Amino acid sequence: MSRLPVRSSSPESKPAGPSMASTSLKRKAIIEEEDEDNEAQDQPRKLPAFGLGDRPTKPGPLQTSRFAPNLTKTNHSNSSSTSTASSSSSHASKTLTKPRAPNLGLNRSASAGVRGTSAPPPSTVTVRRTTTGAGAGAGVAGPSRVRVGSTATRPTRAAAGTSKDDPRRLENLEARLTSVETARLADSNRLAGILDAEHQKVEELEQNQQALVKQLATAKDEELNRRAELNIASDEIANLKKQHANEMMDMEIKLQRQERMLREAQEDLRVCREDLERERATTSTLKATMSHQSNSNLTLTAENTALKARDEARQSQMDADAQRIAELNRELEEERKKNAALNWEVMESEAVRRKLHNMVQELKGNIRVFCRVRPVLPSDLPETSSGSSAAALTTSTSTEDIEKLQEELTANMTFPDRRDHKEIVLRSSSESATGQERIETYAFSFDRVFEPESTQAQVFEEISMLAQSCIDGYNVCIFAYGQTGSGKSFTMEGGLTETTQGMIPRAVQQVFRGAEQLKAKGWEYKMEGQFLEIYNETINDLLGKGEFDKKKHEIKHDLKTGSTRVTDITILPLNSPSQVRTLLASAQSRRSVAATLMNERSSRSHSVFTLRISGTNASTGESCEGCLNLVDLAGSERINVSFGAGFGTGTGTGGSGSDKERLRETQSINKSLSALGDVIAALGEKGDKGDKHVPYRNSKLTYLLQNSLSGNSKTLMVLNLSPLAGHLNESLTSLRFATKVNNTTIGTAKKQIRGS
Ligand SMILES: Nc1ncnc2c1ncn2[C@@H]1O[C@H](COP(=O)(O)OP(=O)(O)OP(=O)(O)O)[C@@H](O)[C@H]1O
Repeated sequence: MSRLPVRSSSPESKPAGPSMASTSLKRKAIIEEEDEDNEAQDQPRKLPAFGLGDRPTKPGPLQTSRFAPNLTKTNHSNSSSTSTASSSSSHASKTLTKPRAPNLGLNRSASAGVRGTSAPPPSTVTVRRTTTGAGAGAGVAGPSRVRVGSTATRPTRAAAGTSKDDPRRLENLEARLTSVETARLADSNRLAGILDAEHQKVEELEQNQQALVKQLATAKDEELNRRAELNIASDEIANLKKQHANEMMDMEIKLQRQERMLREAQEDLRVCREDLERERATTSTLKATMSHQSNSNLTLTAENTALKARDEARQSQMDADAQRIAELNRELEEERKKNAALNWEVMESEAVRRKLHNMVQELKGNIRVFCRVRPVLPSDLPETSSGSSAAALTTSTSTEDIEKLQEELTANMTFPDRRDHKEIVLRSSSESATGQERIETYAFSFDRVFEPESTQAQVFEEISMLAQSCIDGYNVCIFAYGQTGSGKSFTMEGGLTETTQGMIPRAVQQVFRGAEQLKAKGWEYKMEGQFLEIYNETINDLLGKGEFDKKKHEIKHDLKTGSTRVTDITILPLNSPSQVRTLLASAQSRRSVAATLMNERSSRSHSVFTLRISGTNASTGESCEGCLNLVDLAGSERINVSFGAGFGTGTGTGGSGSDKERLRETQSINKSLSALGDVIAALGEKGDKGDKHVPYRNSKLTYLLQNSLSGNSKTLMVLNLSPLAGHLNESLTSLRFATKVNNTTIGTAKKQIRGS
């Protein structure tokens, strides 16, 4: 910001010293006087009245008055005149710079009749002389003249009053007049001197005035210049003030900002101090830790050195390993190629395996029979005489006694074929008419005979091949045949534990396992299940929710695909083997509910579990459909009709007689089981001759299993036998029935496969 110096030319800012102030005041006074004098000069000049009327305007040289010395002298002689003269002298000396023409009142107009000074006008003097010469009468005659002055009127009255004093008075008057005249002359002289001095002064003053006018003009110019400079300076000052105000505002804002920053900085500082305190605390902790660490570091350094040595050794080992890995990778690649070739071979061999498997099955026969004898159960033991239960008997009786008792109860059954387990021999003793003991031996041979000690797993081992056939696209039918309580349900469904579970859950697991294994060969399988019962020739859905024996289900066969469907039956998709257990449990509970209405329903009806399998192979374009039927037949003891051509005549324990419902049950069971025998017999005959009619439609059971019993299928009958001697006859009947079935050939099974 530029700061210009303030001009000292300003009248306000100019330092006013006493000499300068007095000088300016004098100049001002002079200028005012000059102005007045100028005005006076412009006006008609007032000349001093000399009281002489016709006296010229400019007085001539005046005579020195006898009173003139008194004008310059101090007041020594006459106090009154001296004081007057000294006062006027001192006044004159003081006011010489401002001379003023004495107003004598003697101008032309004044001389006409007005007295301007103490000198009496000449006309008046003349009048007085006239009045004096003319006497009192003349004075009375001119009253106007008498009124001119008081001095004139008084003699008039005196004349009128005292005429003796008139000459003296006249003399006095003349003396007075003379003195007045003298005084007047002295005044005139004095005034003339003063006038001259004044004229000189006026001239000096005029010169001074001109000089002062010039100075004034110069001063005015200067003043104007200074005013202009002042204006510029004031503009600059205004601009500077404005700029200053802006700067001040900026500074204010900056100051506020800096204050804010300062506050923030102070806050930061406080936080930093706190941080610092914390850091100090941390540092001290760290220092302690560091000292500890340095100790550890020394230890670690030593360890590190050792580790480095070990690391180098390992590095060299790793290099060797890397070379080895590279070699192995090469080998692996070669193995992969070999593996791919082997996979191809496996696929080829899988096809061969299927072919061979089927051939084996064919060699074994498309209808095969297994015989399984259940063990003697505690429930088989007779009740004690006191009526206690068999369980009570077992707890109260010794093991030896129990074994002895069991032996007595058990029928004479032997299993001579210890290698292939294909034979069962029953012996019965009877008394002849002569009273001799007659022992009859009945030997039977089947595909496999399972002794009472056989486990579920051993039984399934033989069946699992059929489950595999089902995956390969064959229809498989496994049914359990035997009298009530012989162990059909145990064989098919089994218990709840892993070891006791029956053929149905095991077959499903097998199917899932096989399907999983075949995934690697490009096969994808879909599985679904249904579970129904045939009771009194009526189909009931064991997975449904409707009331038993109410809904009408019909059996439909598709001759093209060889598949069988039951209308309105529940079909559940099966995604895991565990689902089958749930499915069986729900069916069992449903049957139990029905059993409350009618006793022992399960033993009086056929239950059929069907597992449908459909598979596709995306790589080969093949697809196949298989069906696994697991049938738990009703108790066979009610068969009282002949089975086929010469099959055993059952003892017909089922003739429960009076009960109509029981009779109806018995008849329907007999009918269906007889129909099954007839179908199998017909199939056997058809195999020989090829044109035998197969009576599938004679029962719901045979009609349902038509596609699983025909030449395109693989059938397995599990003959369940009771071990009890009391059931020997029933067992023999069953064995004869099973033998007939076993001897039947129903043609060659066909794989239901569709190429793309
Ligand atoms: N192999 C076996 N091992 C142990 N217990 C068995 C065996 N077979 C059957 N049982 C038992 O024998 C009893 C009768 O078996 P199951 O109910 O299976 O006979 P069933 O022929 O199905 O009779 P039903 O025709 O009345 O249904 C059951 O308690 C069962 O647990």
